[in-house]
Amino acid sequence: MTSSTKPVIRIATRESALAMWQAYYVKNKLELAHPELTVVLVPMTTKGDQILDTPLALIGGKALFVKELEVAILEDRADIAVHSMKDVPVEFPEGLMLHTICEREDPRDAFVSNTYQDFASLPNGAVVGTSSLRRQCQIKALRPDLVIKDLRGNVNTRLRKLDEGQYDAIILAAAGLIRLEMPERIKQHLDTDMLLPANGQGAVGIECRTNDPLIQGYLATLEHTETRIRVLTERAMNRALEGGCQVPIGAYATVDGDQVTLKGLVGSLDGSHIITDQVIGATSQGEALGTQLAKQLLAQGADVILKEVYKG
Ligand SMILES: NCc1[nH]cc(CCC(=O)O)c1CC(=O)O
Repeated sequence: MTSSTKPVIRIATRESALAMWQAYYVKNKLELAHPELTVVLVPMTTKGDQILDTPLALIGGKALFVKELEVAILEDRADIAVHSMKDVPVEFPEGLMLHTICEREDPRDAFVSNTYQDFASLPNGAVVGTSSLRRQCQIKALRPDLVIKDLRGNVNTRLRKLDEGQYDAIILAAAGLIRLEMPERIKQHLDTDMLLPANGQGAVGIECRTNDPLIQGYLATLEHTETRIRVLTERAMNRALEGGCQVPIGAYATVDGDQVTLKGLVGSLDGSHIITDQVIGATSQGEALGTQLAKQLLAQGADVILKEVYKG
């Protein structure tokens, strides 16, 4: 927060269309709730945006998309950062915290193709684009005949690569396509029981300085309690699995009254071994449930699968 007469909040954001959309979403909500506020965007390019030709797992993973934003906040060039919760690492640097979790958009994955109406119509040997190990292992388990081909870049880049004919279909988060006003690109929403989403998928989170009560007071209006319970429950499972950057792990929680149901999945990259399980408990115990489900998955062989993945 700068010391002018009119309070200003600066949002550090990546320059991708989706990141900018999410930053504007937070700006608009803040300005609507607090008319005295001015909210400005501080766009920046991260390492993750620059290195597009190497699989994420080899260059340090998701942290590359948030580090520059965090440094900007710590150096007081910005006050908050808006993230896709899916991309937020489990640990935060000293002095920063995840303060706010906003209402979740559609958490499902989407089937996108210019040729095929749905996943089931894909012919033998069709080429499916994704760089997500989570999507890869589940697709291979459903259809071992399909060929998974790496697909990096932001949402628009991925769509362009599909349109150029490099893939028969690609899988993207529905939330990104909906936010970027391209819902018509979604040929089929993949049910969460068919393709378990990533922890936090579809939710936006806001990071700020730990010792910044003024900013935190403004942010409170964007908080969505049910989304927080769901996302923190999912993240607790990933944390307990030590699911670092790029992992074949799905985690998806739903809330019904004061009960939360968490489904978890760990799979080998070729889809030959998929371990799934679920836990149900009180919403007040979400993070403990996440830890418990991780233990159950590890006991059923997830430990062997993950060791293999990290080795490779
Ligand atoms: N990994 C990149 C990323 N981070 C967040 C989204 C989509 C929006 C969201 O999940 O909130 C995407 C694109 C995708 O997975 O298709």
